[in-house]
Amino acid sequence: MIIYDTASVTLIYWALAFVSRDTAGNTMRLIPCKKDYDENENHSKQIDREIKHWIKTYNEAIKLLLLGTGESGKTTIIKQMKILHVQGFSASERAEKARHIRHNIHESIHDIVQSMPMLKIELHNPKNCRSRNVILSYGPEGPTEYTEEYFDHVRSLWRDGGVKECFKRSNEYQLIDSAEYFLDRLDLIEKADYVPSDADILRCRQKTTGIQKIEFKVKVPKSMQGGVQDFWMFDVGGQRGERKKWIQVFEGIHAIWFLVACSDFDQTLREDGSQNRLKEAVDLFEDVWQSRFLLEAGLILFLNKQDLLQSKVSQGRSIAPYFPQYSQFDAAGDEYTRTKLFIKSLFTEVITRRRTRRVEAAAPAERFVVTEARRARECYFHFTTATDTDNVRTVFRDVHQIILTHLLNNIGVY
Ligand SMILES: Nc1nc2c(ncn2[C@@H]2O[C@H](COP(=O)(O)OP(=O)(O)OP(=O)(O)O)[C@@H](O)[C@H]2O)c(=O)[nH]1
Ligand SMILES: [Mg+2]
Repeated sequence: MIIYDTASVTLIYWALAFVSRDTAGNTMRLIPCKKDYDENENHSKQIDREIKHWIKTYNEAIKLLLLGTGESGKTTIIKQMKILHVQGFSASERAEKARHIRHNIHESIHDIVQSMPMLKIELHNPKNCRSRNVILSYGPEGPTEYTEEYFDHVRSLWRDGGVKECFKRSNEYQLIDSAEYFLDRLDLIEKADYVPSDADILRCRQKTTGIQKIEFKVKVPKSMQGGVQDFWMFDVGGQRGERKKWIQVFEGIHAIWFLVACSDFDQTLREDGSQNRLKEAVDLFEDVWQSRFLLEAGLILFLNKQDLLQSKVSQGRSIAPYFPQYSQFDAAGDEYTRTKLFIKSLFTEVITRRRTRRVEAAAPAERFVVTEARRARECYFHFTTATDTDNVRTVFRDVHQIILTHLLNNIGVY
Protein backbone atom coordinates (compact mmCIF):
# COMPACT_ATOMS: atom_id res chain seq x y z
CA MET A 1 0.00 0.00 0.00
CA ILE A 2 1.18 3.49 -0.55
CA ILE A 3 0.79 6.77 1.10
CA TYR A 4 -1.07 9.75 0.27
CA ASP A 5 -3.18 12.26 1.90
CA THR A 6 -6.21 13.18 -0.13
CA ALA A 7 -4.79 16.26 -1.78
CA SER A 8 -1.84 14.44 -3.25
CA VAL A 9 -3.84 11.74 -4.96
CA THR A 10 -4.38 13.75 -8.11
CA LEU A 11 -0.69 14.45 -8.39
CA ILE A 12 0.23 10.84 -7.86
CA TYR A 13 -2.39 9.65 -10.28
CA TRP A 14 -0.90 11.90 -12.90
CA ALA A 15 2.56 10.74 -12.09
CA LEU A 16 1.55 7.14 -12.47
CA ALA A 17 -0.43 7.74 -15.59
CA PHE A 18 2.56 9.10 -17.40
CA VAL A 19 5.37 6.95 -16.20
CA SER A 20 6.76 4.92 -19.03
CA ARG A 21 9.90 3.22 -20.21
CA ASP A 22 11.99 4.53 -23.04
CA THR A 23 12.70 2.38 -26.07
CA ALA A 24 15.73 0.84 -24.41
CA GLY A 25 13.46 -0.12 -21.55
CA ASN A 26 15.78 1.08 -18.85
CA THR A 27 15.02 4.68 -18.07
CA MET A 28 11.95 6.28 -16.55
CA ARG A 29 10.20 9.24 -18.05
CA LEU A 30 7.78 11.33 -16.07
CA ILE A 31 5.67 13.54 -18.27
CA PRO A 32 3.14 15.42 -16.20
CA CYS A 33 0.81 16.21 -19.03
CA LYS A 34 -2.95 16.13 -18.43
CA LYS A 35 -3.74 16.45 -22.14
CA ASP A 36 -2.04 13.20 -23.07
CA TYR A 37 -3.81 11.54 -20.20
CA ASP A 38 -7.21 12.62 -21.51
CA GLU A 39 -6.38 11.41 -24.98
CA ASN A 40 -5.48 7.95 -23.85
CA GLU A 41 -8.27 6.97 -21.54
CA ASN A 42 -8.11 3.22 -22.03
CA HIS A 43 -4.46 3.14 -21.28
CA SER A 44 -5.08 5.26 -18.19
CA LYS A 45 -7.78 2.89 -16.95
CA GLN A 46 -5.43 0.00 -17.30
CA ILE A 47 -2.75 1.90 -15.42
CA ASP A 48 -5.33 2.80 -12.79
CA ARG A 49 -6.12 -0.89 -12.25
CA GLU A 50 -2.44 -1.70 -11.95
CA ILE A 51 -1.85 1.10 -9.49
CA LYS A 52 -4.74 -0.04 -7.31
CA HIS A 53 -3.43 -3.56 -7.37
CA TRP A 54 0.03 -2.36 -6.51
CA ILE A 55 -1.23 -0.18 -3.68
CA LYS A 56 -3.22 -3.11 -2.30
CA THR A 57 -0.32 -5.51 -2.30
CA TYR A 58 2.52 -3.17 -1.33
CA ASN A 59 2.62 -3.30 2.44
CA GLU A 60 6.18 -2.35 3.24
CA ALA A 61 6.96 0.90 5.05
CA ILE A 62 8.50 3.53 2.82
CA LYS A 63 11.92 4.35 4.24
CA LEU A 64 13.32 7.85 3.94
CA LEU A 65 16.74 8.97 5.11
CA LEU A 66 17.63 12.58 5.90
CA LEU A 67 21.22 13.48 5.10
CA GLY A 68 23.21 16.73 5.08
CA THR A 69 25.88 18.59 7.00
CA GLY A 70 25.41 19.80 10.59
CA GLU A 71 22.64 22.39 11.08
CA SER A 72 21.23 21.92 7.59
CA GLY A 73 17.72 21.31 8.98
CA LYS A 74 17.27 17.51 9.10
CA THR A 75 15.81 17.33 12.61
CA THR A 76 13.57 20.30 11.79
CA ILE A 77 12.03 18.18 9.02
CA ILE A 78 11.45 15.35 11.52
CA LYS A 79 9.66 17.84 13.80
CA GLN A 80 7.49 18.93 10.88
CA MET A 81 6.51 15.31 10.21
CA LYS A 82 5.49 15.06 13.86
CA ILE A 83 3.33 18.17 13.45
CA LEU A 84 1.86 17.12 10.11
CA HIS A 85 1.48 13.36 10.48
CA VAL A 86 1.70 12.43 14.16
CA GLN A 87 -0.09 14.12 17.06
CA GLY A 88 2.43 16.93 17.41
CA PHE A 89 4.19 17.55 20.73
CA SER A 90 2.97 16.37 24.13
CA ALA A 91 3.04 18.53 27.27
CA SER A 92 6.15 16.75 28.54
CA GLU A 93 7.92 17.19 25.19
CA ARG A 94 7.08 20.91 25.27
CA ALA A 95 8.46 21.18 28.82
CA GLU A 96 11.66 19.50 27.69
CA LYS A 97 11.92 21.87 24.71
CA ALA A 98 11.46 24.87 27.03
CA ARG A 99 14.65 23.79 28.81
CA HIS A 100 16.51 23.48 25.51
CA ILE A 101 15.24 26.86 24.34
CA ARG A 102 16.54 28.53 27.51
CA HIS A 103 19.83 26.81 26.87
CA ASN A 104 19.73 28.11 23.26
CA ILE A 105 19.39 31.61 24.72
CA HIS A 106 22.41 31.07 26.90
CA GLU A 107 24.60 29.66 24.14
CA SER A 108 23.56 32.53 21.86
CA ILE A 109 24.41 35.39 24.23
CA HIS A 110 27.48 33.55 25.54
CA ASP A 111 28.90 32.98 22.05
CA ILE A 112 28.24 36.59 21.02
CA VAL A 113 29.91 38.23 24.04
CA GLN A 114 32.75 35.73 23.95
CA SER A 115 33.48 36.63 20.31
CA MET A 116 33.53 40.41 20.87
CA PRO A 117 37.24 40.70 21.77
CA MET A 118 38.24 38.62 18.71
CA LEU A 119 36.25 41.01 16.49
CA LYS A 120 37.58 44.00 18.47
CA ILE A 121 34.09 45.14 19.39
CA GLU A 122 33.47 46.87 22.74
CA LEU A 123 30.27 46.99 24.75
CA HIS A 124 28.65 50.37 24.10
CA ASN A 125 27.38 50.66 27.64
CA PRO A 126 30.16 50.06 30.22
CA LYS A 127 27.52 49.15 32.82
CA ASN A 128 26.95 45.95 30.85
CA CYS A 129 30.46 44.69 31.67
CA ARG A 130 29.13 43.04 34.81
CA SER A 131 26.37 41.27 32.87
CA ARG A 132 28.91 40.05 30.34
CA ASN A 133 31.14 38.68 33.12
CA VAL A 134 28.20 36.91 34.73
CA ILE A 135 27.24 35.27 31.42
CA LEU A 136 30.81 34.21 30.65
CA SER A 137 31.25 32.84 34.18
CA TYR A 138 28.59 30.20 33.45
CA GLY A 139 30.65 28.85 30.55
CA PRO A 140 29.01 27.33 27.46
CA GLU A 141 26.85 24.98 29.56
CA GLY A 142 24.91 27.80 31.20
CA PRO A 143 23.43 28.14 34.68
CA THR A 144 21.72 25.27 36.46
CA GLU A 145 18.76 27.55 37.06
CA TYR A 146 17.44 30.29 34.79
CA THR A 147 16.48 33.02 37.25
CA GLU A 148 14.91 36.45 36.74
CA GLU A 149 18.30 37.99 37.45
CA TYR A 150 19.90 35.83 34.76
CA PHE A 151 17.37 37.00 32.15
CA ASP A 152 17.93 40.66 33.21
CA HIS A 153 21.62 40.25 32.36
CA VAL A 154 20.77 38.78 28.96
CA ARG A 155 18.23 41.54 28.28
CA SER A 156 20.71 44.32 29.07
CA LEU A 157 23.32 42.76 26.85
CA TRP A 158 20.95 42.13 23.93
CA ARG A 159 20.02 45.84 24.01
CA ASP A 160 23.68 46.89 23.84
CA GLY A 161 24.83 48.36 20.51
CA GLY A 162 28.16 46.51 20.69
CA VAL A 163 26.40 43.17 21.14
CA LYS A 164 24.15 43.98 18.16
CA GLU A 165 27.19 44.87 16.06
CA CYS A 166 28.84 41.57 16.98
CA PHE A 167 25.61 39.71 16.21
CA LYS A 168 25.58 41.22 12.69
CA ARG A 169 29.02 39.70 12.09
CA SER A 170 27.98 36.23 13.27
CA ASN A 171 29.30 34.58 10.11
CA GLU A 172 32.80 35.26 11.51
CA TYR A 173 32.28 32.94 14.48
CA GLN A 174 29.84 30.15 15.42
CA LEU A 175 26.33 31.20 16.38
CA ILE A 176 23.10 29.20 16.15
CA ASP A 177 20.65 30.37 13.48
CA SER A 178 17.84 30.90 15.99
CA ALA A 179 19.80 33.30 18.23
CA GLU A 180 17.87 36.41 17.17
CA TYR A 181 14.51 34.61 17.20
CA PHE A 182 14.90 33.55 20.86
CA LEU A 183 16.71 36.67 22.14
CA ASP A 184 13.85 38.77 20.75
CA ARG A 185 11.39 36.65 22.78
CA LEU A 186 13.08 36.87 26.19
CA ASP A 187 10.02 38.36 27.90
CA LEU A 188 7.96 35.33 26.96
CA ILE A 189 10.57 32.63 27.49
CA GLU A 190 11.63 33.81 30.96
CA LYS A 191 8.12 33.26 32.36
CA ALA A 192 7.90 30.27 34.71
CA ASP A 193 4.82 28.96 32.90
CA TYR A 194 6.31 29.36 29.40
CA VAL A 195 5.11 26.64 27.02
CA PRO A 196 6.86 26.70 23.64
CA SER A 197 4.67 26.97 20.55
CA ASP A 198 5.26 24.73 17.52
CA ALA A 199 7.12 27.63 15.89
CA ASP A 200 9.44 27.88 18.93
CA ILE A 201 10.08 24.14 18.89
CA LEU A 202 10.93 24.26 15.19
CA ARG A 203 13.54 26.93 15.96
CA CYS A 204 15.04 25.08 18.91
CA ARG A 205 18.53 23.79 18.15
CA GLN A 206 19.85 20.49 19.50
CA LYS A 207 22.65 18.69 17.72
CA THR A 208 21.74 15.13 16.74
CA THR A 209 24.03 12.34 17.83
CA GLY A 210 23.35 8.78 16.76
CA ILE A 211 20.39 7.73 14.66
CA GLN A 212 16.78 8.68 15.31
CA LYS A 213 13.71 7.20 13.65
CA ILE A 214 10.18 8.52 13.36
CA GLU A 215 7.32 6.33 12.15
CA PHE A 216 4.13 7.78 10.80
CA LYS A 217 1.17 6.77 8.72
CA VAL A 218 -0.53 8.64 5.94
CA LYS A 219 -4.12 7.88 4.99
CA VAL A 220 -4.85 6.34 1.61
CA PRO A 221 -8.23 7.56 0.35
CA LYS A 222 -11.06 5.07 -0.15
CA SER A 223 -10.92 5.55 -3.93
CA MET A 224 -7.42 4.11 -3.77
CA GLN A 225 -8.33 1.06 -1.66
CA GLY A 226 -8.29 3.01 1.62
CA GLY A 227 -6.11 2.11 4.57
CA VAL A 228 -2.84 3.71 5.52
CA GLN A 229 0.75 3.66 4.36
CA ASP A 230 3.60 3.45 6.84
CA PHE A 231 6.55 5.76 6.58
CA TRP A 232 9.84 5.42 8.43
CA MET A 233 12.03 8.49 8.42
CA PHE A 234 15.60 8.31 9.72
CA ASP A 235 17.52 11.29 11.09
CA VAL A 236 21.29 11.24 11.58
CA GLY A 237 23.83 13.71 12.93
CA GLY A 238 25.40 15.74 10.12
CA GLN A 239 28.64 16.92 11.72
CA ARG A 240 31.78 15.18 10.48
CA GLY A 241 32.19 13.01 13.58
CA GLU A 242 28.67 11.64 13.12
CA ARG A 243 28.87 10.65 9.46
CA LYS A 244 30.64 7.34 10.00
CA LYS A 245 27.38 6.08 11.54
CA TRP A 246 25.37 6.80 8.40
CA ILE A 247 26.13 3.52 6.65
CA GLN A 248 24.17 1.64 9.34
CA VAL A 249 20.93 2.94 7.85
CA PHE A 250 21.70 2.80 4.12
CA GLU A 251 20.19 -0.67 3.63
CA GLY A 252 16.68 -0.67 2.14
CA ILE A 253 16.29 3.11 1.94
CA HIS A 254 13.80 4.15 -0.75
CA ALA A 255 14.66 7.85 -0.91
CA ILE A 256 17.18 10.27 0.51
CA TRP A 257 16.31 13.82 1.37
CA PHE A 258 19.57 15.74 1.25
CA LEU A 259 19.39 19.08 3.04
CA VAL A 260 21.58 22.10 2.34
CA ALA A 261 21.62 25.27 4.44
CA CYS A 262 21.85 27.82 1.59
CA SER A 263 22.41 30.73 3.99
CA ASP A 264 25.67 29.09 5.09
CA PHE A 265 27.62 30.48 2.12
CA ASP A 266 29.69 32.88 4.27
CA GLN A 267 30.18 30.62 7.31
CA THR A 268 32.72 28.01 8.34
CA LEU A 269 32.05 24.61 9.87
CA ARG A 270 31.58 24.36 13.61
CA GLU A 271 33.90 21.34 13.60
CA ASP A 272 36.53 22.85 11.23
CA GLY A 273 36.97 26.62 11.09
CA SER A 274 39.00 26.38 7.87
CA GLN A 275 36.21 24.88 5.75
CA ASN A 276 33.36 26.86 4.17
CA ARG A 277 30.01 25.31 5.12
CA LEU A 278 28.49 25.46 1.64
CA LYS A 279 31.60 23.92 0.05
CA GLU A 280 31.40 21.12 2.61
CA ALA A 281 27.75 20.56 1.63
CA VAL A 282 28.67 20.30 -2.08
CA ASP A 283 31.48 17.82 -1.30
CA LEU A 284 29.21 15.75 0.90
CA PHE A 285 26.47 15.77 -1.73
CA GLU A 286 28.98 14.46 -4.25
CA ASP A 287 29.91 11.62 -1.87
CA VAL A 288 26.25 10.71 -1.44
CA TRP A 289 25.56 10.98 -5.17
CA GLN A 290 28.49 8.70 -5.98
CA SER A 291 27.95 6.22 -3.14
CA ARG A 292 27.45 2.71 -4.45
CA PHE A 293 25.40 1.92 -1.32
CA LEU A 294 22.80 4.49 -2.27
CA LEU A 295 22.45 3.89 -6.00
CA GLU A 296 18.99 2.37 -5.61
CA ALA A 297 17.61 5.23 -3.52
CA GLY A 298 15.82 8.22 -5.00
CA LEU A 299 17.57 11.50 -4.25
CA ILE A 300 15.78 14.74 -3.43
CA LEU A 301 17.78 17.86 -2.69
CA PHE A 302 16.28 20.39 -0.30
CA LEU A 303 17.92 23.78 -0.85
CA ASN A 304 16.93 24.88 2.62
CA LYS A 305 16.97 28.05 4.75
CA GLN A 306 15.62 30.19 1.91
CA ASP A 307 14.23 32.67 4.47
CA LEU A 308 17.67 33.23 5.98
CA LEU A 309 19.32 33.37 2.56
CA GLN A 310 16.89 36.04 1.41
CA SER A 311 17.37 38.09 4.55
CA LYS A 312 21.16 37.81 4.35
CA VAL A 313 21.26 38.90 0.72
CA SER A 314 18.82 41.76 1.36
CA GLN A 315 21.24 43.01 4.03
CA GLY A 316 23.86 43.32 1.29
CA ARG A 317 25.85 40.17 2.04
CA SER A 318 27.12 38.64 -1.19
CA ILE A 319 28.22 35.11 -2.03
CA ALA A 320 30.85 36.46 -4.47
CA PRO A 321 33.83 36.70 -2.05
CA TYR A 322 33.37 33.04 -1.08
CA PHE A 323 32.59 31.68 -4.54
CA PRO A 324 34.47 33.82 -7.09
CA GLN A 325 32.78 31.98 -9.99
CA TYR A 326 29.57 33.81 -9.00
CA SER A 327 30.77 36.91 -10.87
CA GLN A 328 30.56 34.89 -14.13
CA PHE A 329 27.20 33.33 -13.28
CA ASP A 330 24.60 34.28 -15.82
CA ALA A 331 21.01 34.38 -14.54
CA ALA A 332 18.17 36.86 -14.58
CA GLY A 333 16.43 38.23 -11.51
CA ASP A 334 17.26 40.10 -8.33
CA GLU A 335 20.30 39.37 -6.21
CA TYR A 336 18.50 36.79 -4.03
CA THR A 337 17.14 34.90 -7.06
CA ARG A 338 20.53 34.85 -8.73
CA THR A 339 22.20 33.70 -5.52
CA LYS A 340 19.77 30.82 -4.98
CA LEU A 341 20.08 29.74 -8.62
CA PHE A 342 23.85 29.92 -8.35
CA ILE A 343 23.79 27.70 -5.25
CA LYS A 344 21.57 25.26 -7.10
CA SER A 345 24.06 25.25 -9.98
CA LEU A 346 26.83 24.14 -7.59
CA PHE A 347 24.84 20.95 -6.99
CA THR A 348 23.64 20.38 -10.54
CA GLU A 349 27.27 20.62 -11.56
CA VAL A 350 28.02 17.60 -9.37
CA ILE A 351 25.38 15.68 -11.26
CA THR A 352 26.22 16.98 -14.71
CA ARG A 353 29.88 16.18 -14.34
CA ARG A 354 28.85 12.76 -15.61
CA ARG A 355 27.03 12.21 -18.88
CA THR A 356 23.78 14.05 -18.38
CA ARG A 357 20.73 15.09 -20.22
CA ARG A 358 18.26 17.52 -18.82
CA VAL A 359 14.57 16.68 -18.90
CA GLU A 360 12.10 19.51 -18.72
CA ALA A 361 9.72 18.93 -15.86
CA ALA A 362 6.85 20.71 -14.26
CA ALA A 363 7.52 23.17 -11.46
CA PRO A 364 8.29 23.13 -8.60
CA ALA A 365 10.67 20.21 -8.86
CA GLU A 366 13.18 19.96 -11.66
CA ARG A 367 14.64 16.74 -12.77
CA PHE A 368 18.01 15.67 -14.03
CA VAL A 369 18.75 12.20 -15.31
CA VAL A 370 22.23 10.80 -15.32
CA THR A 371 22.71 7.80 -17.51
CA GLU A 372 24.85 5.27 -15.78
CA ALA A 373 25.83 1.73 -16.59
CA ARG A 374 23.17 0.23 -14.34
CA ARG A 375 20.19 2.51 -14.60
CA ALA A 376 19.02 6.07 -14.82
CA ARG A 377 19.76 8.16 -11.76
CA GLU A 378 17.50 11.00 -10.80
CA CYS A 379 17.74 13.99 -8.55
CA TYR A 380 14.98 16.45 -7.77
CA PHE A 381 15.42 19.93 -6.31
CA HIS A 382 13.26 21.94 -3.96
CA PHE A 383 13.82 25.38 -2.43
CA THR A 384 12.63 25.08 1.17
CA THR A 385 12.26 26.78 4.53
CA ALA A 386 12.13 23.86 6.95
CA THR A 387 10.77 25.98 9.81
CA ASP A 388 7.69 26.88 7.72
CA THR A 389 5.03 24.18 8.17
CA ASP A 390 3.00 25.26 5.11
CA ASN A 391 6.07 25.09 2.92
CA VAL A 392 7.02 21.63 4.19
CA ARG A 393 3.44 20.38 3.74
CA THR A 394 3.49 21.43 0.08
CA VAL A 395 6.95 20.02 -0.55
CA PHE A 396 5.99 16.73 1.10
CA ARG A 397 3.08 16.37 -1.33
CA ASP A 398 5.35 16.88 -4.31
CA VAL A 399 7.87 14.50 -2.88
CA HIS A 400 5.18 11.79 -2.55
CA GLN A 401 4.87 11.86 -6.28
CA ILE A 402 8.58 11.52 -6.81
CA ILE A 403 9.00 8.69 -4.33
CA LEU A 404 6.11 6.78 -5.78
CA THR A 405 7.46 7.08 -9.29
CA HIS A 406 10.83 5.90 -8.07
CA LEU A 407 9.35 2.95 -6.19
CA LEU A 408 7.29 1.85 -9.15
CA ASN A 409 10.37 1.91 -11.28
CA ASN A 410 12.33 -0.12 -8.74
CA ILE A 411 9.72 -2.84 -8.31
CA GLY A 412 9.10 -2.99 -12.04
CA VAL A 413 5.43 -2.08 -12.18
CA TYR A 414 6.25 -0.54 -15.54
N1 LIG B 1 15.24 30.25 9.77
C1 LIG B 1 15.40 28.97 9.49
N2 LIG B 1 15.96 28.17 10.39
C2 LIG B 1 16.09 26.86 10.07
C3 LIG B 1 15.66 26.32 8.84
N3 LIG B 1 15.92 24.99 8.84
C4 LIG B 1 16.46 24.72 10.05
N4 LIG B 1 16.58 25.84 10.78
C5 LIG B 1 17.16 26.01 12.11
O1 LIG B 1 18.52 25.60 12.02
C6 LIG B 1 18.92 24.96 13.20
C7 LIG B 1 19.53 23.62 12.87
O2 LIG B 1 18.53 22.77 12.37
P1 LIG B 1 18.53 21.20 12.69
O3 LIG B 1 17.28 20.66 12.12
O4 LIG B 1 18.81 20.96 14.12
O5 LIG B 1 19.79 20.75 11.83
P2 LIG B 1 20.35 19.26 11.63
O6 LIG B 1 20.60 19.10 10.18
O7 LIG B 1 19.45 18.27 12.28
O8 LIG B 1 21.74 19.35 12.40
P3 LIG B 1 22.59 18.11 13.03
O9 LIG B 1 21.69 17.38 13.97
O10 LIG B 1 23.76 18.74 13.71
O11 LIG B 1 23.02 17.27 11.87
C8 LIG B 1 17.68 24.86 14.10
O12 LIG B 1 17.73 25.88 15.05
C9 LIG B 1 16.53 25.10 13.14
O13 LIG B 1 15.45 25.75 13.75
C10 LIG B 1 15.08 27.21 7.88
O14 LIG B 1 14.71 26.84 6.76
N5 LIG B 1 14.98 28.53 8.26
MG1 LIG C 1 19.72 16.99 13.79
